[in-house]
Amino acid sequence: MSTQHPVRSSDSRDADPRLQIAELTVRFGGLTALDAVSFEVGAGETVALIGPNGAGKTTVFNSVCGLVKPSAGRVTIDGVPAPASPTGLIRHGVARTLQGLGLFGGMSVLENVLVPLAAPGRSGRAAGPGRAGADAVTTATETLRDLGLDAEAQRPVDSLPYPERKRVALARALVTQPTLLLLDEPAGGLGAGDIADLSAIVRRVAASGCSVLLVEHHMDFVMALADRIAVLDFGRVIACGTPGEVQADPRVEEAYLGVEVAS
Ligand SMILES: Nc1ncnc2c1ncn2[C@@H]1O[C@H](COP(=O)(O)OP(=O)(O)OP(=O)(O)O)[C@@H](O)[C@H]1O
Repeated sequence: MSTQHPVRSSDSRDADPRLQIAELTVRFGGLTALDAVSFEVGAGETVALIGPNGAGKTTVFNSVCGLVKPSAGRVTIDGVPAPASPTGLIRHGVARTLQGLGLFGGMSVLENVLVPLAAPGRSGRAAGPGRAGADAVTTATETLRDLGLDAEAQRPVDSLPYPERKRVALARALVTQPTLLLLDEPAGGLGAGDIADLSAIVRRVAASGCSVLLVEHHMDFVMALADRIAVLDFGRVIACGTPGEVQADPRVEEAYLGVEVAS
Protein backbone atom coordinates (compact mmCIF):
# COMPACT_ATOMS: atom_id res chain seq x y z
CA MET A 1 0.00 0.00 0.00
CA SER A 2 1.17 3.53 -0.64
CA THR A 3 0.26 6.96 0.54
CA GLN A 4 -0.48 10.03 -1.60
CA HIS A 5 -0.69 7.80 -4.66
CA PRO A 6 -3.56 7.16 -7.01
CA VAL A 7 -6.15 4.67 -5.89
CA ARG A 8 -6.25 2.43 -8.92
CA SER A 9 -6.71 -1.25 -9.44
CA SER A 10 -3.82 -3.00 -11.15
CA ASP A 11 -6.06 -4.03 -14.04
CA SER A 12 -7.00 -0.46 -14.93
CA ARG A 13 -9.78 -0.49 -17.46
CA ASP A 14 -9.55 3.04 -18.89
CA ALA A 15 -6.86 5.16 -20.48
CA ASP A 16 -8.30 8.13 -18.58
CA PRO A 17 -9.72 7.37 -15.18
CA ARG A 18 -13.32 8.43 -14.81
CA LEU A 19 -12.33 10.72 -11.94
CA GLN A 20 -8.82 11.94 -11.32
CA ILE A 21 -7.92 14.06 -8.33
CA ALA A 22 -4.33 15.26 -8.62
CA GLU A 23 -2.40 17.10 -5.91
CA LEU A 24 -5.62 18.80 -4.84
CA THR A 25 -5.06 21.45 -2.20
CA VAL A 26 -7.89 23.51 -0.74
CA ARG A 27 -7.33 26.29 1.79
CA PHE A 28 -10.00 28.13 3.71
CA GLY A 29 -8.13 31.19 4.93
CA GLY A 30 -5.35 29.83 7.13
CA LEU A 31 -6.81 26.30 7.27
CA THR A 32 -5.54 23.71 4.81
CA ALA A 33 -8.57 21.46 4.41
CA LEU A 34 -6.95 19.35 1.65
CA ASP A 35 -3.21 18.99 1.24
CA ALA A 36 -2.04 17.60 -2.12
CA VAL A 37 -4.72 14.89 -2.25
CA SER A 38 -4.39 12.47 -5.17
CA PHE A 39 -6.52 9.50 -6.08
CA GLU A 40 -8.45 8.12 -9.01
CA VAL A 41 -11.67 6.27 -9.65
CA GLY A 42 -11.73 4.06 -12.73
CA ALA A 43 -14.76 3.04 -14.80
CA GLY A 44 -17.06 0.81 -12.80
CA GLU A 45 -14.92 1.11 -9.66
CA THR A 46 -16.33 1.78 -6.25
CA VAL A 47 -13.96 3.87 -4.15
CA ALA A 48 -14.69 4.88 -0.57
CA LEU A 49 -13.32 7.96 1.10
CA ILE A 50 -13.10 7.51 4.85
CA GLY A 51 -11.58 9.44 7.71
CA PRO A 52 -12.37 11.20 10.97
CA ASN A 53 -14.70 14.18 11.21
CA GLY A 54 -13.09 17.24 9.65
CA ALA A 55 -10.61 15.16 7.61
CA GLY A 56 -11.73 16.80 4.36
CA LYS A 57 -14.10 14.26 2.79
CA THR A 58 -16.90 16.72 2.04
CA THR A 59 -14.37 19.19 0.70
CA VAL A 60 -13.28 16.55 -1.82
CA PHE A 61 -16.90 16.09 -2.93
CA ASN A 62 -17.43 19.84 -3.12
CA SER A 63 -14.28 20.19 -5.20
CA VAL A 64 -15.48 17.52 -7.64
CA CYS A 65 -18.78 19.36 -7.95
CA GLY A 66 -17.14 22.74 -8.47
CA LEU A 67 -18.54 24.16 -5.23
CA VAL A 68 -15.06 24.73 -3.85
CA LYS A 69 -12.22 26.25 -5.85
CA PRO A 70 -8.88 24.44 -5.51
CA SER A 71 -5.97 26.46 -4.20
CA ALA A 72 -3.74 24.09 -6.20
CA GLY A 73 -4.03 20.84 -8.12
CA ARG A 74 -6.87 19.70 -10.32
CA VAL A 75 -9.95 17.55 -10.67
CA THR A 76 -10.68 15.97 -14.03
CA ILE A 77 -13.55 13.77 -15.13
CA ASP A 78 -12.88 11.62 -18.19
CA GLY A 79 -9.73 13.65 -18.73
CA VAL A 80 -11.22 17.12 -18.76
CA PRO A 81 -11.69 19.67 -15.97
CA ALA A 82 -14.78 19.11 -13.88
CA PRO A 83 -17.66 21.43 -14.85
CA ALA A 84 -18.57 24.04 -12.24
CA SER A 85 -22.36 24.21 -12.69
CA PRO A 86 -25.08 21.72 -11.71
CA THR A 87 -26.27 21.41 -15.30
CA GLY A 88 -22.68 21.05 -16.50
CA LEU A 89 -22.22 18.20 -14.05
CA ILE A 90 -25.37 16.43 -15.26
CA ARG A 91 -24.22 16.85 -18.86
CA HIS A 92 -20.88 15.42 -17.85
CA GLY A 93 -22.49 12.38 -16.26
CA VAL A 94 -21.98 13.32 -12.62
CA ALA A 95 -24.68 12.86 -9.97
CA ARG A 96 -24.49 13.34 -6.23
CA THR A 97 -26.56 12.54 -3.18
CA LEU A 98 -26.44 14.79 -0.14
CA GLN A 99 -26.16 13.92 3.54
CA GLY A 100 -29.23 16.08 4.18
CA LEU A 101 -31.09 14.46 1.22
CA GLY A 102 -32.22 17.87 -0.14
CA LEU A 103 -35.64 16.58 -1.22
CA PHE A 104 -38.63 18.85 -1.86
CA GLY A 105 -40.91 17.74 0.97
CA GLY A 106 -44.21 18.99 -0.41
CA MET A 107 -43.69 17.36 -3.80
CA SER A 108 -44.44 13.77 -4.74
CA VAL A 109 -41.76 11.12 -5.07
CA LEU A 110 -42.10 11.21 -8.86
CA GLU A 111 -41.90 15.01 -9.00
CA ASN A 112 -38.70 14.93 -6.95
CA VAL A 113 -37.12 12.39 -9.27
CA LEU A 114 -38.15 14.43 -12.31
CA VAL A 115 -36.30 17.53 -11.09
CA PRO A 116 -32.89 16.79 -12.69
CA LEU A 117 -34.56 15.78 -15.95
CA ALA A 118 -35.92 19.29 -16.32
CA ALA A 119 -32.34 20.58 -16.39
CA PRO A 120 -30.40 20.73 -19.64
CA GLY A 121 -29.03 17.23 -20.02
CA ARG A 122 -26.36 15.36 -21.88
CA SER A 123 -26.62 14.53 -25.54
CA GLY A 124 -27.52 10.92 -26.07
CA ARG A 125 -28.66 10.57 -22.47
CA ALA A 126 -32.11 10.32 -21.01
CA ALA A 127 -31.83 13.72 -19.37
CA GLY A 128 -32.19 16.55 -21.84
CA PRO A 129 -33.87 19.86 -22.50
CA GLY A 130 -36.60 18.34 -24.61
CA ARG A 131 -37.17 15.35 -22.37
CA ALA A 132 -39.12 16.86 -19.50
CA GLY A 133 -42.44 15.43 -20.81
CA ALA A 134 -43.59 11.86 -21.29
CA ASP A 135 -40.09 10.51 -21.88
CA ALA A 136 -38.88 11.99 -18.60
CA VAL A 137 -41.82 10.49 -16.74
CA THR A 138 -41.05 7.10 -18.30
CA THR A 139 -37.39 7.34 -17.31
CA ALA A 140 -38.24 8.46 -13.78
CA THR A 141 -40.84 5.72 -13.41
CA GLU A 142 -38.36 3.08 -14.54
CA THR A 143 -35.80 4.37 -12.06
CA LEU A 144 -38.35 4.26 -9.26
CA ARG A 145 -39.24 0.71 -10.24
CA ASP A 146 -35.57 -0.31 -10.22
CA LEU A 147 -35.32 0.95 -6.66
CA GLY A 148 -38.59 -0.63 -5.51
CA LEU A 149 -40.31 2.74 -5.15
CA ASP A 150 -42.90 2.58 -7.94
CA ALA A 151 -45.79 2.09 -5.51
CA GLU A 152 -44.81 5.32 -3.77
CA ALA A 153 -44.54 7.48 -6.90
CA GLN A 154 -47.53 9.71 -6.16
CA ARG A 155 -47.00 10.01 -2.41
CA PRO A 156 -45.68 13.26 -0.93
CA VAL A 157 -42.04 12.57 -0.25
CA ASP A 158 -42.28 13.86 3.32
CA SER A 159 -44.89 11.19 4.13
CA LEU A 160 -42.30 8.43 3.63
CA PRO A 161 -40.13 6.92 6.36
CA TYR A 162 -36.48 7.99 6.36
CA PRO A 163 -35.03 4.91 4.60
CA GLU A 164 -37.45 5.37 1.69
CA ARG A 165 -36.74 9.10 1.48
CA LYS A 166 -33.09 8.20 1.27
CA ARG A 167 -33.85 5.85 -1.60
CA VAL A 168 -35.78 8.65 -3.35
CA ALA A 169 -32.66 10.81 -3.09
CA LEU A 170 -30.68 7.97 -4.67
CA ALA A 171 -33.30 7.61 -7.42
CA ARG A 172 -33.03 11.33 -8.12
CA ALA A 173 -29.28 10.88 -8.67
CA LEU A 174 -29.62 7.71 -10.75
CA VAL A 175 -32.36 9.06 -13.01
CA THR A 176 -29.76 11.07 -14.94
CA GLN A 177 -27.94 7.81 -15.75
CA PRO A 178 -24.64 9.05 -14.33
CA THR A 179 -21.24 7.66 -15.18
CA LEU A 180 -19.86 9.02 -11.90
CA LEU A 181 -22.00 8.74 -8.79
CA LEU A 182 -21.01 10.55 -5.59
CA LEU A 183 -22.71 9.18 -2.48
CA ASP A 184 -22.47 11.17 0.75
CA GLU A 185 -23.03 8.84 3.72
CA PRO A 186 -25.58 6.66 1.91
CA ALA A 187 -25.81 4.16 4.79
CA GLY A 188 -26.18 6.78 7.52
CA GLY A 189 -29.35 6.29 9.58
CA LEU A 190 -30.25 2.99 7.90
CA GLY A 191 -30.82 -0.38 9.57
CA ALA A 192 -29.17 -3.64 8.52
CA GLY A 193 -31.88 -4.64 6.01
CA ASP A 194 -31.85 -1.28 4.24
CA ILE A 195 -28.05 -1.30 4.15
CA ALA A 196 -28.08 -4.74 2.51
CA ASP A 197 -30.55 -3.43 -0.09
CA LEU A 198 -28.38 -0.36 -0.64
CA SER A 199 -25.28 -2.52 -1.15
CA ALA A 200 -27.10 -4.54 -3.79
CA ILE A 201 -28.19 -1.36 -5.59
CA VAL A 202 -24.69 0.15 -5.57
CA ARG A 203 -23.18 -3.11 -6.81
CA ARG A 204 -25.70 -3.16 -9.67
CA VAL A 205 -24.93 0.44 -10.56
CA ALA A 206 -21.17 -0.23 -10.56
CA ALA A 207 -21.62 -3.40 -12.60
CA SER A 208 -23.32 -1.30 -15.28
CA GLY A 209 -20.04 0.66 -15.64
CA CYS A 210 -20.85 3.63 -13.41
CA SER A 211 -18.01 4.74 -11.16
CA VAL A 212 -18.92 5.32 -7.53
CA LEU A 213 -17.16 7.52 -4.99
CA LEU A 214 -18.66 7.29 -1.54
CA VAL A 215 -18.06 8.97 1.77
CA GLU A 216 -19.19 6.76 4.60
CA HIS A 217 -18.61 6.13 8.30
CA HIS A 218 -20.34 2.71 8.33
CA MET A 219 -17.25 0.52 8.10
CA ASP A 220 -18.91 -2.87 7.53
CA PHE A 221 -20.74 -1.38 4.54
CA VAL A 222 -17.53 0.20 3.17
CA MET A 223 -15.37 -2.88 3.66
CA ALA A 224 -17.89 -5.13 1.91
CA LEU A 225 -18.61 -2.78 -0.98
CA ALA A 226 -15.52 -0.78 -1.93
CA ASP A 227 -12.93 -1.96 -4.45
CA ARG A 228 -10.55 0.65 -3.05
CA ILE A 229 -10.48 2.87 -0.02
CA ALA A 230 -8.70 6.20 0.42
CA VAL A 231 -8.19 7.31 4.00
CA LEU A 232 -8.03 11.02 4.75
CA ASP A 233 -6.65 12.51 7.93
CA PHE A 234 -6.15 16.24 8.43
CA GLY A 235 -6.56 16.78 4.70
CA ARG A 236 -3.96 14.24 3.59
CA VAL A 237 -4.34 10.77 2.10
CA ILE A 238 -2.64 8.64 4.76
CA ALA A 239 -3.40 5.31 3.10
CA CYS A 240 -5.09 3.84 0.10
CA GLY A 241 -5.66 0.36 -1.18
CA THR A 242 -8.03 -2.56 -0.99
CA PRO A 243 -10.24 -2.93 2.09
CA GLY A 244 -7.92 -5.64 3.42
CA GLU A 245 -4.83 -3.48 2.94
CA VAL A 246 -6.41 -0.45 4.56
CA GLN A 247 -7.77 -2.44 7.49
CA ALA A 248 -4.33 -3.88 8.17
CA ASP A 249 -2.56 -0.49 8.01
CA PRO A 250 -1.51 0.65 11.49
CA ARG A 251 -1.66 4.32 10.44
CA VAL A 252 -5.34 3.88 9.61
CA GLU A 253 -6.05 2.14 12.89
CA GLU A 254 -4.35 4.94 14.75
CA ALA A 255 -6.02 7.78 12.86
CA TYR A 256 -9.48 6.39 12.32
CA LEU A 257 -10.32 2.84 13.24
CA GLY A 258 -9.44 3.55 16.86
CA VAL A 259 -6.88 0.91 17.81
CA GLU A 260 -3.75 2.16 19.49
CA VAL A 261 -0.50 1.07 17.82
CA ALA A 262 2.98 0.98 19.22
CA SER A 263 5.26 3.67 17.83
N1 LIG B 1 -16.45 26.67 3.78
C1 LIG B 1 -15.55 26.44 4.74
N2 LIG B 1 -14.92 27.48 5.36
C2 LIG B 1 -14.00 27.25 6.31
N3 LIG B 1 -13.61 26.02 6.73
C3 LIG B 1 -14.21 24.97 6.16
C4 LIG B 1 -15.21 25.12 5.14
N4 LIG B 1 -15.62 23.88 4.76
C5 LIG B 1 -14.91 23.01 5.50
N5 LIG B 1 -14.08 23.65 6.34
C6 LIG B 1 -13.13 23.04 7.27
O1 LIG B 1 -12.33 22.16 6.49
C7 LIG B 1 -12.03 20.98 7.22
C8 LIG B 1 -12.55 19.77 6.44
O2 LIG B 1 -13.97 19.80 6.49
P1 LIG B 1 -14.87 18.70 5.76
O3 LIG B 1 -16.29 19.09 5.98
O4 LIG B 1 -14.42 18.53 4.36
O5 LIG B 1 -14.52 17.39 6.60
P2 LIG B 1 -15.26 15.97 6.60
O6 LIG B 1 -14.21 14.94 6.56
O7 LIG B 1 -16.29 15.94 5.53
O8 LIG B 1 -15.96 15.97 8.02
P3 LIG B 1 -17.34 15.23 8.50
O9 LIG B 1 -17.03 13.75 8.55
O10 LIG B 1 -17.57 15.81 9.86
O11 LIG B 1 -18.41 15.58 7.51
C9 LIG B 1 -12.69 21.13 8.59
O12 LIG B 1 -11.71 21.65 9.49
C10 LIG B 1 -13.77 22.16 8.33
O13 LIG B 1 -14.07 22.89 9.50
